[in-house]
Amino acid sequence: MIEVCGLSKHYGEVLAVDDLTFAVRPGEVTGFLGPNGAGKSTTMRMIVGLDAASSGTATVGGRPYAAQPAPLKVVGALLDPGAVLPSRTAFHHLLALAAGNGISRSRVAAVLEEVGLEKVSRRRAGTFSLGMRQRLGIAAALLGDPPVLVFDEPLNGLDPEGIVWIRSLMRRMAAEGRAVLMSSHLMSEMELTADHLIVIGRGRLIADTTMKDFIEAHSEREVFVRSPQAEELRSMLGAAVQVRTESSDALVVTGLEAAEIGALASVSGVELHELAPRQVSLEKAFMDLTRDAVEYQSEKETSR
Ligand SMILES: Nc1ncnc2c1ncn2[C@@H]1O[C@H](COP(=O)(O)OP(=O)(O)OP(=O)(O)O)[C@@H](O)[C@H]1O
Repeated sequence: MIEVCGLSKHYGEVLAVDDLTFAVRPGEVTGFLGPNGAGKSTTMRMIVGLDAASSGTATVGGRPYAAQPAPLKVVGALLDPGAVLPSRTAFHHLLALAAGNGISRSRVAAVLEEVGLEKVSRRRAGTFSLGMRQRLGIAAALLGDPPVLVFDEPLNGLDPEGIVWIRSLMRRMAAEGRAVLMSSHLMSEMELTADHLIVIGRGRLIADTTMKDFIEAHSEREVFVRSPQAEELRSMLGAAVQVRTESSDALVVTGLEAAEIGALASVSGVELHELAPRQVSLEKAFMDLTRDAVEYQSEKETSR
């Protein structure tokens, strides 16, 4: 379990993390979301002792990272996949980490296999692609078989097969009872991977909730309707209901349940070809919630 309590970080004038309090529980993947510059990496760096907090605490298993006798056995982290000596082979990079933490040589071979790098383990890390470096970083995080995992943007540079692999790895790690904290800007993947969400903006906590509740609470439900009499249906729905025309025979309705639209169509003799409640995406819910916390935005942003 990770416990963050009143955590803040100043970089000179910049308040990168502002009084954050949250917990990352075992048995779940917790998605860590926020616009660019929100403070996600800084928070993760403080959890694993790479940055000192200006105030507040971050503990793993009840202790700060610096007080862990064998840190890799308590928390595994992928924060900066570039942090590898380019002249070292993948095998020797992991072996050096293992030696400092009382981890066996056979475990090095096992994690190389787990991340699919066993065939290139004798190649120098400097020759690795971004995706391969990412896999090597994940191998390092898994090395001590820790109960807590922290992954900052693990999907960066991965191909579609790699992205699916990360999803199943994260799910498996959580199913084994580990606490997994993962940041990503890929909302569609986050939606498939995370059980719980911590959302921050400008260093402050915006939401700490389950994925399901987050989506339900931060977006209106829509119903997709296809009808050869779409215009007729539209005029019947009235002004209190929001209706968007998607095409000549399709409407998207907000403010009524599918059953209510079906009943209305039925009594009016309007023919329906499709009537489907739409699951609103995490992406839309996230963008609606964090609109005011976005620091870096294109002037030509299209509103959707
Ligand atoms: N070493 C540093 N020195 C000065 N400012 C920093 C430093 N590291 C981060 N910051 C600032 O702290 C804020 C939070 O940055 P951070 O990298 O934690 O955000 P993030 O949520 O991880 O962003 P992204 O999604 O773009 O990776 C930003 O304003 C950033 O410029």
